Amino acid sequence: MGTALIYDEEMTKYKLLWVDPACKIEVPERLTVSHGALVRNGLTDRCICLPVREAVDAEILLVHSEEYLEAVKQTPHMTLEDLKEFTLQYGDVYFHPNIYHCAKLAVGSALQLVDSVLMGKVKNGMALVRPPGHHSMRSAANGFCVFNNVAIAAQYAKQKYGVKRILIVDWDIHHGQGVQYCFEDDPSVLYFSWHRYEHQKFWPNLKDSDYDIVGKGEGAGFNINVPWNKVGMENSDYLSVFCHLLLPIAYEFCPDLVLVCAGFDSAIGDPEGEMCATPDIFAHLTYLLMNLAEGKLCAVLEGGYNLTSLAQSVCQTVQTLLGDPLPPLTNLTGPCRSTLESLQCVRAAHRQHWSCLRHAVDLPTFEISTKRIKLSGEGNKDEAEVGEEQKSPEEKIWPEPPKRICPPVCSAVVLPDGVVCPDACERLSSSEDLGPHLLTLKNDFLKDADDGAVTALSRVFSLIDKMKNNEIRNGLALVGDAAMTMTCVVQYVAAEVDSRVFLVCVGNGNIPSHVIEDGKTLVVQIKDEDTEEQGSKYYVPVCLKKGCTDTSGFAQAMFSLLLPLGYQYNPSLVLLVRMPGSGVCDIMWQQLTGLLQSFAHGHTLVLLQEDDKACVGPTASILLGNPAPPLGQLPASLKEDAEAVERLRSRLQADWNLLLTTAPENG
Ligand SMILES: COCC(O)(O)CCCCCNCCCN
Ligand SMILES: [Zn+2]
Repeated sequence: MGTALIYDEEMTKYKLLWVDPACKIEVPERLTVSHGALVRNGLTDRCICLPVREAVDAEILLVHSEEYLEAVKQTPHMTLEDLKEFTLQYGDVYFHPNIYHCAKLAVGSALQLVDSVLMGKVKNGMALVRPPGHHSMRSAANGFCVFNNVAIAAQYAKQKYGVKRILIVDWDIHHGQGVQYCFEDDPSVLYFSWHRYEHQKFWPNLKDSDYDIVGKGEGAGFNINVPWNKVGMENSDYLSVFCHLLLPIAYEFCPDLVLVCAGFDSAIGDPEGEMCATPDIFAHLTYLLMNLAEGKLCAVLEGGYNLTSLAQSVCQTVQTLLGDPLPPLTNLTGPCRSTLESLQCVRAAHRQHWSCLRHAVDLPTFEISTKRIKLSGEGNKDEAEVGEEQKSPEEKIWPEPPKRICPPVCSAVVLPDGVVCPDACERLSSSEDLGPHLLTLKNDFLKDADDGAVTALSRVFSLIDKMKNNEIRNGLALVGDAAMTMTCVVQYVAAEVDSRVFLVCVGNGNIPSHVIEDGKTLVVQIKDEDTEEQGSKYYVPVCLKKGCTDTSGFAQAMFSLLLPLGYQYNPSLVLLVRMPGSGVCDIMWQQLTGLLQSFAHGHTLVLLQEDDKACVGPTASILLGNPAPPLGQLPASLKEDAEAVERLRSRLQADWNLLLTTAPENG
């Protein structure tokens, strides 16, 4: 199934007709440059372009009042003076004779998108619309918005398709108060928004936007506000919030549909946001949400006023929806103090509502005050380092996001004879001769191994070579001895100059110490045997009481440990090993396989033990880009497991500060 793109140039045919400094940034060019960039990058040709339609009254009335709709209906016939007069009753918004028509098209676009996804015609999609929507309220236009496109889409999905749970992620830099008010007492819609706040000094200056506004009545816990109290936030800050707050709660909520208020004024260069996150961050934010709701994701454009970063961010988002490999995020320096304060406050405010946060006692950080950790933007983000003048948003420069090339082959497999090759996978033939390196390895590691094992290993090595040359994206091997193969692979890759292997080992089994010492391999092992070893900076043993069968404990380790570590380590290869008898359930295994493709351009090598051959199909499905099935609503993890993960996090965060969730005491 493909990716839908919904756009019509009719929505460019309204603009500000008088002088209003607050509204002059909302221009038709926002749509034309976004769509133009998609065309130029060949992305529109790869999408399924769906026609727009006008929303009908009944759809608009899902969120708005009749009197408001009637009032807006009068605007096409108004004179310029009447339009100005009409506009005065609302805040930071303007009207135009054609804006009512465009507002109906914007809502209709969002509904077209929801229809095509929920009817299974496409797997996901994006609607490029204006006017945007997330500020408009039941009876008021606000913040360039006339009708609340995404809020109407959510009500529409519930009413027409009986969708039970909807997650709305609002990564626009402004708080979508219109969405919050619409669903604040509705537990079937989880609304997440981060937004520039600066302790209520930033527009729309609402107390309702702060972290302690969590929803009302039945809806308590289903509204998450993350205030940015400083400008200049970077990729690390955004990823920290996803890993330590949004993803754990989103997986616990287990939505049937994900809607994104995709505003790109949270990107670098934007005059409204004044943040420093680069456009490629949206490739990752999109991807991290695509493993929810079996990939049913509808992104609807909100804000974004720097035409360069807006166009780049839109392309990054659509490319990920299309399934292209993700660009590695470099130099993640960890969250700043202000982010940690906000994160700590939001987690505390939601602890009583979400079991994933219950035991996450943000341990006192005295353990790490001994070792000074450089918090990027220590103090506050907008205090320039001595001598470094602050560039205004427009003058900001950033690198063009790297090209994201799809290798000719997506998934290659090495399987013993007699094991069927999954559809769409490419089987590696045994034409590979024994390379010179193998002969030495044969002596070192495989002296007593049979020829079958040596041949299998030679093919596994050629999988690695092909990934290195970007001939294939990922690989899977079913081998006689997963642990031994793992050791040989680490050894083989370590010979490369700038290689970094992220080894994720699921299940018990001994990791040879030489694998861990050189820093060229970061090992995370999730297991049940408590071998009491402390681990080290590059070896993270996660011991779960019930082992890998405990989905909640496993999920918590995935988000609060694996993801942050993987991002900060930025590996060149991900090696995922399923040890025999791990007990991990297939869906959790598939979710893990999916999430790990966030790293290393998706170059993941999966090793399975021969008697796990039933996992070949489910694993290959994920490697081929299919979404993992949902885990179901997650119960609380065992208290002692949650605390074990917290202790690990707390011990490791001095070395890996993407693991931080609290602001250290003034050390
Ligand atoms: C859903 O619309 C997208 C949006 O959130 O970006 C709208 C922002 C309105 C910002 C209003 N204040 C502008 C002050 C000018 N310096
Ligand atoms: Zn915005």
